Amino acid sequence: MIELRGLVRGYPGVRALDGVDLAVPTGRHLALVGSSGAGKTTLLRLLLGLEAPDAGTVRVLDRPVHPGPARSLRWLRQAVGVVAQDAGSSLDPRWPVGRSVAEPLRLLQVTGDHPARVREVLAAVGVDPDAADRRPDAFSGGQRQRIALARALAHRPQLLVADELLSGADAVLRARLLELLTGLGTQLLLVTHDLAVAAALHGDVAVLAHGRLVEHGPVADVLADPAAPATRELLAAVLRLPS
Ligand SMILES: Nc1ncnc2c1ncn2[C@@H]1O[C@H](COP(=O)(O)OP(=O)(O)OP(=O)(O)O)[C@@H](O)[C@H]1O
Repeated sequence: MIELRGLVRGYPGVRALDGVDLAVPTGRHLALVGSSGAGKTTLLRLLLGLEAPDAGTVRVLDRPVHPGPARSLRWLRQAVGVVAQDAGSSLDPRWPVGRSVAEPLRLLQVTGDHPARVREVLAAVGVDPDAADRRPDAFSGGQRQRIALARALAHRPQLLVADELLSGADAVLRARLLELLTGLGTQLLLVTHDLAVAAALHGDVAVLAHGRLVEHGPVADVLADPAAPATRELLAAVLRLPS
């Protein structure tokens, strides 16, 4: 599904990514974990063709990804749904939420009954479809997150990429969202600093530290026997938290 080779991306004074190789097979969930500043969001930006690497290559579904005009990346937008960091506030406050959820269908020129699909996908994420004509401020923060999730899923992407979707949620909401996400039948790539989220995905985990991939493998194996100091630190952070 995804193949990253030798990815390097620097900003003034920092190497956000420092030679990352990562292959993600089709159908296998991936949690991309690392502490703040490890390079997770930078990796997503390269993966989505929002920025070019200084060196290395990005391939998705066996096609090279290069930043470019929207038209040249339409295939990638079709394949990958994205929930950005701080998803709830990314909804246009002036628009009824149903219009926001329908927007990717319009932009990607998806055929079919858009209003029906909006209702269907809102219901799938646990939001009342009859509320589609309300604006975002009529919803709670958790509901807005779900609406942003519905927007990312509306066009039925093969892969859903979400950056810290669960980090603002309390434990109960996080558990519900995780159940929802894993029940979608869509491959997931979740960025998180929480190894407990990674464990709940039952897929692979990739650990970034200082722009390098320091660990990658099935989450059960990594948690049972973490090799990298960065993984052990993240694991200790989970264990310190009250359950
Ligand atoms: N546009 C930018 N300009 C300058 N520096 C940047 C830029 N984007 C990221 N960086 C730097 O690159 C490094 C990696 O940042 P990145 O946002 O990828 O980390 P992250 O793992 O997603 O962190 P967080 O969990 O805090 O979101 C950090 O040192 C950050 O300050």
